[in-house]
Amino acid sequence: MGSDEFLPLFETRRAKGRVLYRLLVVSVFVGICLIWIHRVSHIPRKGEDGRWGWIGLLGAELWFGLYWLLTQAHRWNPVYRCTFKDRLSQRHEKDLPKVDIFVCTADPVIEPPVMVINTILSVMAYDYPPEKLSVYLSDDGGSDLTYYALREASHFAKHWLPFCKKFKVEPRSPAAYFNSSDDPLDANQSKELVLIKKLYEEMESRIENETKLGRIPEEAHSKHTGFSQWDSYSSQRDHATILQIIIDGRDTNATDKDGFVLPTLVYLAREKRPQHHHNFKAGAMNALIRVSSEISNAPIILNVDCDMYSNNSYSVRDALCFFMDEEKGHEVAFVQFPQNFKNVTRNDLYDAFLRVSSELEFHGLDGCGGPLYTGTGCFHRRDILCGRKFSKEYKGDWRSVKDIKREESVLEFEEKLKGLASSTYDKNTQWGKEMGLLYGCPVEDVITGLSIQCRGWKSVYFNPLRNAFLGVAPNTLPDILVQHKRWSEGDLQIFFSRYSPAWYAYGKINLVLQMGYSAYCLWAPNSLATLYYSVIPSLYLLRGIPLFPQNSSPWFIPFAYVITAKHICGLAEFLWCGGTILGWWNSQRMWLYKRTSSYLFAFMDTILKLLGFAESGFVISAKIADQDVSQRYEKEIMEFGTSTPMFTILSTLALINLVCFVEVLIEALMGKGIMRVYETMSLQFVLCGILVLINLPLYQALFLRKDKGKLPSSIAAKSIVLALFACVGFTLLY
Ligand SMILES: O=c1ccn([C@@H]2O[C@H](COP(=O)(O)OP(=O)(O)O[C@H]3O[C@H](CO)[C@@H](O)[C@H](O)[C@H]3O)[C@@H](O)[C@H]2O)c(=O)[nH]1
Ligand SMILES: [Mn+2]
Repeated sequence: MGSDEFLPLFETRRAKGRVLYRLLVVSVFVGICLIWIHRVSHIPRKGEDGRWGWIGLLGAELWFGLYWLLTQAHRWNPVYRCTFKDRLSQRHEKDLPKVDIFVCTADPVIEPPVMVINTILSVMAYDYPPEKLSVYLSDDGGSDLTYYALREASHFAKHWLPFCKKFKVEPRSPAAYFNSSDDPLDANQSKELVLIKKLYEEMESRIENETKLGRIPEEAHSKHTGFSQWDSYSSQRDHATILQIIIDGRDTNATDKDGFVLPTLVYLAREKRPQHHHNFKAGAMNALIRVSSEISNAPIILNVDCDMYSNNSYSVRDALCFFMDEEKGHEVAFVQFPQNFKNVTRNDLYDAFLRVSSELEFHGLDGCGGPLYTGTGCFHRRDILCGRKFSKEYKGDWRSVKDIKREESVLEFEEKLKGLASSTYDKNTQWGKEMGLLYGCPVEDVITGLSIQCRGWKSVYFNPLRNAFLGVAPNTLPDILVQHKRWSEGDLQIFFSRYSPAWYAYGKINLVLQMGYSAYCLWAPNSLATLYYSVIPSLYLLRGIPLFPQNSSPWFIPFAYVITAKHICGLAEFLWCGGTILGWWNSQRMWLYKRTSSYLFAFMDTILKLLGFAESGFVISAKIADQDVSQRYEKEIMEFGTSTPMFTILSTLALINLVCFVEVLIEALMGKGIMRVYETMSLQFVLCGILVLINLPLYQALFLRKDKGKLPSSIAAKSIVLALFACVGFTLLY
């Protein structure tokens, strides 16, 4: 203690040198206004060619312009944070708060137990007093295989944790550590490494064998307790609560091989019954909040998905620097770390990294009230997550949290707690409404974070140099499109929900943050304007009707300027965030594909849901892939493979543009002359040409590829018919 008592535990810096950027934004906005003016003042008269096409473009451009404003507002003022962990330990090492870590898994096939336990081991091994850590696994798959793996992990932890501490290894997911080619080791460490690696591989092969067999051998039943809980189990969707305190923090015998205490480890599969809605991950998290409140009741909760291991053993301490800061800590409800991915290839074919979001946009949101809660890699205060409203007097009262007394045996205790995870526990209660994670939305995380911020709290975005968490991003096109459908659908539901960032949040959070939330929540409606823009101008091109100003007109300038400036700025941002040029090009393709498929379906489903015709689900993202799929992924070849209506739309659009482009090119070369097309319709022609260029991988997948990742021939047939129908129909009927 002493003189540094009042030094802050974290620091916030505003980004410098934004002048150029701001000038650019203002100039682009002027350009957009000029485009609007031109559109409104030049609408073709009744009976003139192109009237409806023109009016539609006016609508699309109005939307794009306004939406662009939403996306720019928070970019104005990004902030960057840094923490002082040494001050934290000087001042608080003795009274560090307890931390509960919640890991969610939902299906032993999609989310292999070996992956799950690597995540578990990585968080058990945090650089933090183990008696203060408790790790909970929620298994919505209710799988004895996952349970078996967790049991195995608890034994392996006795060797792994001391190894990590002794050699300060990073990362602390064993699989990731053994795969990383880190610095050369000293003799002692390499000797121990060989031993621990062998232990790990033996465990891994036991678990994988069991997984392959699909059942637990008799021998394991006798070795580990708890399997009897599966005796009454009938299916993933129909079983009683299964709860096991695998490592009990109070048990003085529960130590690692060097005699040090281990973190508490708990397995929970909440009760599932087909007649009750289980509310997906939100339901799982709330069951964990309740159960953990009786076991460890830590004031801080970390939530990680099972596909995202801790890559930085200091993250708990980083997060605490925000919560425990004497001056500003009491305002902070949650600390969100970026979602980074370890399986993304160099040019990020599917733009899965969401680079610009995590390196720029979230810093911007942090500058005006705090980032969204994105479901994983996020530290919460328990009482705020459970509904506490903001008050200036609030102080994090972790030091007063008393140990829970427990008289009964572990077995009796577990029995007592099971009721907290029953499938009817939260019916007609405030759970899912005011308490815990909110129900009824496929992006439970974003809506929960928003509701917390609307209660007056702030959040913090912390993006450390060494990534805090590394996860698995979907690695096929259908997977990523389905994931984005879930996200955009959930986000749009938020927009129309009682927590809408547009009206409910008004006056409760910063206006810029309101705009930022709205930009995310309005992903889905973008589909309409994008669809229009990517089809109609091309079809009009086919008919020779211009919809944009001629080159010689002064109105040409704002169009050319806005398009160029916006894209150059986008490219610069992308590169600045660590991407490559090809990566940017790929992200442009994904921009188009997501908008014309995922967002379109999300939009339609949201409307159906609002009208009461549909229920939204939660399709769990794939975490593993066949070998040849993975090989193509490594080579950055687009993976289509399956037949989905999304692909019919994508390839129809691509073919319409191809037909229009080729047709106009032929006409220009043979008939009218290139100069005429150039003079009257250059923008339209360039637009169509870029659409063709960006779709090159799709044409390949339609016509040239032979591998399993190509577009199925049924899709090819359907889309050829549809595209011809559209082109011929438009030329004849217009
Ligand atoms: O009924 C369910 C469904 C899912 N999960 C878990 O939820 C997590 C996220 O599921 P995943 O399929 O990996 O979806 P992602 O799109 O990768 O997840 C992002 O988006 C979700 C909201 O749509 C958030 O919940 C996640 O935290 C966020 O990482 C996983 O750990 C699942 O095990 C459950 O526990 N129960
Ligand atoms: Mn995931």
